[in-house]
Amino acid sequence: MLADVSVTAQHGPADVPVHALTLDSRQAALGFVFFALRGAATDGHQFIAKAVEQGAAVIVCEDLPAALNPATAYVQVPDSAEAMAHMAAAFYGHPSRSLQLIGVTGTNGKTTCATLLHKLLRELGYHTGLLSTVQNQIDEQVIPATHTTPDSIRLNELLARMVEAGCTHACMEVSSHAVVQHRTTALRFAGGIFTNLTHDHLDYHGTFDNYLKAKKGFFDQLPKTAFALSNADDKRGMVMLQNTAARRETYSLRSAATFRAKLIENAVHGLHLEVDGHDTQFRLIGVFNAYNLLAVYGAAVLLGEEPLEVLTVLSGLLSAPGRFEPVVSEKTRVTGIVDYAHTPDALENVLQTIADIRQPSQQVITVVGCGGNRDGAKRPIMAGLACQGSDRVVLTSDNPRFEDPNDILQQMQAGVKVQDLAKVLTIPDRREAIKTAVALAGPGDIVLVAGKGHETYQEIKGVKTDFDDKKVLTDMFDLLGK
Ligand SMILES: CC(=O)N[C@H]1[C@@H](OP(=O)(O)OP(=O)(O)OC[C@H]2O[C@@H](n3ccc(=O)[nH]c3=O)[C@H](O)[C@@H]2O)O[C@H](CO)[C@@H](O)[C@@H]1O[C@H](C)C(=O)N[C@@H](C)C(=O)N[C@H](CCC(=O)O)C(=O)O
Ligand SMILES: Nc1ncnc2c1ncn2[C@@H]1O[C@H](COP(=O)(O)OP(=O)(O)OP(=O)(O)O)[C@@H](O)[C@H]1O
Ligand SMILES: N[C@H](CCC[C@H](N)C(=O)O)C(=O)O
Ligand SMILES: [Mg+2]
Repeated sequence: MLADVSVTAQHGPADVPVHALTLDSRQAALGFVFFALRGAATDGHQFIAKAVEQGAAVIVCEDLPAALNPATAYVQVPDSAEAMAHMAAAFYGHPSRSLQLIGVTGTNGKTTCATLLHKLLRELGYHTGLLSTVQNQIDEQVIPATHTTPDSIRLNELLARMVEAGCTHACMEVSSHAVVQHRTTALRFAGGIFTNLTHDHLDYHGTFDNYLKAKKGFFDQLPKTAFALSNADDKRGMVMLQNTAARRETYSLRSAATFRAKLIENAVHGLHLEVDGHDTQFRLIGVFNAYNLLAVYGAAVLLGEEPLEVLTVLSGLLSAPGRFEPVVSEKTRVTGIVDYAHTPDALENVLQTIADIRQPSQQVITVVGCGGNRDGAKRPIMAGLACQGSDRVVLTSDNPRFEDPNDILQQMQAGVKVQDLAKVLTIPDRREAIKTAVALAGPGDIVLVAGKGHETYQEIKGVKTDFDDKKVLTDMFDLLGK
């Protein structure tokens, strides 16, 4: 298991049998390997004695404890997270090497691309796995997801289950947190897709440059057998390809690229594109989805699939749950749109899409909030963008977590221009906010509920209570007779 791991020192018994791995001392038991990781909130090294007491057979750590237990093996390494990634891959038999594993990175569009590629490969007849923000899947079997990219132990375990189930392919999202925390180190990817890079997670990465480096780190680690497929129309698209050993490929709606598409129409019933010369009608809406579709098409072709067959299947696919999902009222035909836009760029794109497809008579009413204990810098920007693209705006809460919702809302309000003040309401209770937006909507109007998408909870002070934007919208249509 220690192959590929750079080891500083080893103490205690060698070749101890182990039957499970954990990064949490609370899970440690007889025969476990416990990895002591330095986290954002605490340091796993503090819990080594606890893990030993509970029977852990091996401790992997960066600093050895002062007193060593003679029956326990200690492996000292320069980076516990990196060692954990290599050991987890080895423990589960390197499942990524038995799969065509495709990773999607970028600020927005990861879930959409990974989910579309999963659906496409399924329809082409392959047993395929999916690891995404919304859910993990082995073919059609759903396994709930807690992270966009799980930690390396869980990740390799899930990939091993996919191999066991006969999967030949797997599609996964690679978050910037995952790259920095070595969650995907030691996986063998067959391909990587880059969607775009805009403002997000600056609370975690500190600077935009560090955020870029994290995303690029994924491409830098791709092997030369893989393809690196990048968005040539994104400002950072070419930088992503600079230091990769993988085959460099691009997609574009605007310039020369390996895969090209021309936007013919972006309408309420879907996108009409010319892809590599083939006229195709898709069910997804919005220019940003033209990029997602083109990226998925390119990846499938690079995997060896037949272009026309790929386009035929893609043309019939619907988007991922909570991504530009319509909820239409029966009586007055108010169109609710539930979308996971929780970054400035995503919100701007979604509002632009609505602007592209709306009739002049339709008002746009946007309900939006920003997450607590997450990047605060995006709060005023998102409120400003909501005002710019909507006739009315209701600012509200989106998972305040451990922050005071009123503080978050005040920071959002700071982004509202004086001339827009009259169109903005602030209602901290999200249900009340959606109710008010629906009440404001006249026949045929559009109510965009942004930020939570597929989420089915509202997280307040560590407690998650049921909350589903789609369900609340439907309930409000019923309640208000819309
Ligand atoms: C900021 C962040 O990424 N946090 C992740 C990180 O936790 P952490 O660094 O805070 O851990 P910590 O609490 O400081 O603890 C350090 C270590 O001590 C251990 N510990 C702690 C207590 C104890 O009693 N015993 C013990 O052993 C912990 O298990 C941990 O290994 O490592 C944990 C284990 O892998 C993750 O579950 C955790 O994700 C938290 C829940 C989280 O919210 N992460 C988000 C920000 C995240 O990862 N998001 C990305 C991107 C989202 C997107 O798509 O935009 C994602 O991939 O999901
Ligand atoms: N290619 C794209 N470019 C810009 N915005 C997009 C793109 N694709 C989707 N979006 C917008 O971003 C939102 C999130 O999309 P998606 O869930 O696919 O992204 P993600 O990268 O997986 O996000 P997360 O980091 O939260 O996992 C969508 O609801 C939509 O508003
Ligand atoms: N994966 C992202 C999703 C944010 C979604 C939004 N609803 C929020 O809670 O901020 C995160 O954890 O930062
Ligand atoms: Mg995602």
